Amino acid sequence: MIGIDRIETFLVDLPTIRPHVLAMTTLHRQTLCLVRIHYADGITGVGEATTIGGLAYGDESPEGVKLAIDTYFAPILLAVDATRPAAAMAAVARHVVGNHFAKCAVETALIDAMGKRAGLPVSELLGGRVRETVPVLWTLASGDTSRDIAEAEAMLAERRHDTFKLKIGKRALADDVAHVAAIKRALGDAASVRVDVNMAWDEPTARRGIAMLADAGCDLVEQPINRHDRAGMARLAARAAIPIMADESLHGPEDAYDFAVRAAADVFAVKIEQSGGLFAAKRVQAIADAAGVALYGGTMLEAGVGTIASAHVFSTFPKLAFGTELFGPLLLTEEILEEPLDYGDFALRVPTGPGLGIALDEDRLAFFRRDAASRPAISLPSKEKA
Ligand SMILES: O=C(O)C[C@H]1C=CC(=O)O1
Ligand SMILES: [Mn+2]
Repeated sequence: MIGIDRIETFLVDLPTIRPHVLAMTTLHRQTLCLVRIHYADGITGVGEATTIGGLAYGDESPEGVKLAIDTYFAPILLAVDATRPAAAMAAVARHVVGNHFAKCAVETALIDAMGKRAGLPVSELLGGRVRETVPVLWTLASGDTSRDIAEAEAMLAERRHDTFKLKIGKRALADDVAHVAAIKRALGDAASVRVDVNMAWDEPTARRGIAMLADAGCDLVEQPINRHDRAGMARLAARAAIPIMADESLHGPEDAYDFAVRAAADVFAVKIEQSGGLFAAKRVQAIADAAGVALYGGTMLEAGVGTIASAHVFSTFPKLAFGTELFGPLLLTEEILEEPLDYGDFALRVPTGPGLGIALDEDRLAFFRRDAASRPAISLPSKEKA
């Protein structure tokens, strides 16, 4: 058995290229909790847990993930055969009830290490990829209609994105619908326009809003109402002329099963962190496929590590009707990978190297980690993006 020498967790704060306005919070930066598992054979696996707006979006924060891993996960992992991700995560699950984001970060690191040791990409350890790239949309969330249109036109011209998700729910319904309609009118058939309400509406508002959005040419409505209101989601999905997607409601296979039984969504946003890991995300996919629910690859706006772990998972989905939103690294001013992820032609390429197929930029991490004792004297140039 190859033992673990050391488990390292640290927080990294990275600015966003512009404010990212969601119904529940406005992001100006992202905080990642990175996990590195250093094995005795010299192999290191890496994983990421990133949340949106600290605790504004879900039940875990990056600081909480770090504490959970340092205090509770690490002693368990040090006592098991951590070259076997499924067995190691089963041991963790016996002692840790929830903490899906922390579990995802740790499982990612275990599988990355396994892939590096076996010489296989993570996608192959999950059964094998069915595509080399995954489609990637962009979220227009500057809070300003004309700025959003200019942003979308630039993305289309660059052939970076041709599908746009608009964050709504903060303003009055009529204003939100006018915003969506103006963007759809400006972009026309060249682009698919969708919305994410992030739970901001009650059911009557959602009923009216979805009908108005369908008339405005919107293709999909994501999580219109509270994540706990499954009966409401089922009623909305039954009436809507356009597909309804569940996001915040889905915290793993059990939720996916219940949603499928209730016909409470037409589409599932699969997120590796919310699901509780890469294998849990695969189980959500299997339930969706069996139930005839369409799939979409979601993000918690992770940086390069979590984004590429998600891409490996989504590359194994035989059906991915609504593409993905794996644009997280493009929303950040700073790159933390030695080689940036390969975006182009409206898609993200899934690496072919062992494990996740990425390498961290140590200088940049040393600079941006929250606990850096003294930051390097040189100021690193910011990468220009978007
Ligand atoms: O989907 C969410 O709710 C969260 C996130 C994903 C993309 C984005 O812009 O925000
Ligand atoms: Mn969402």
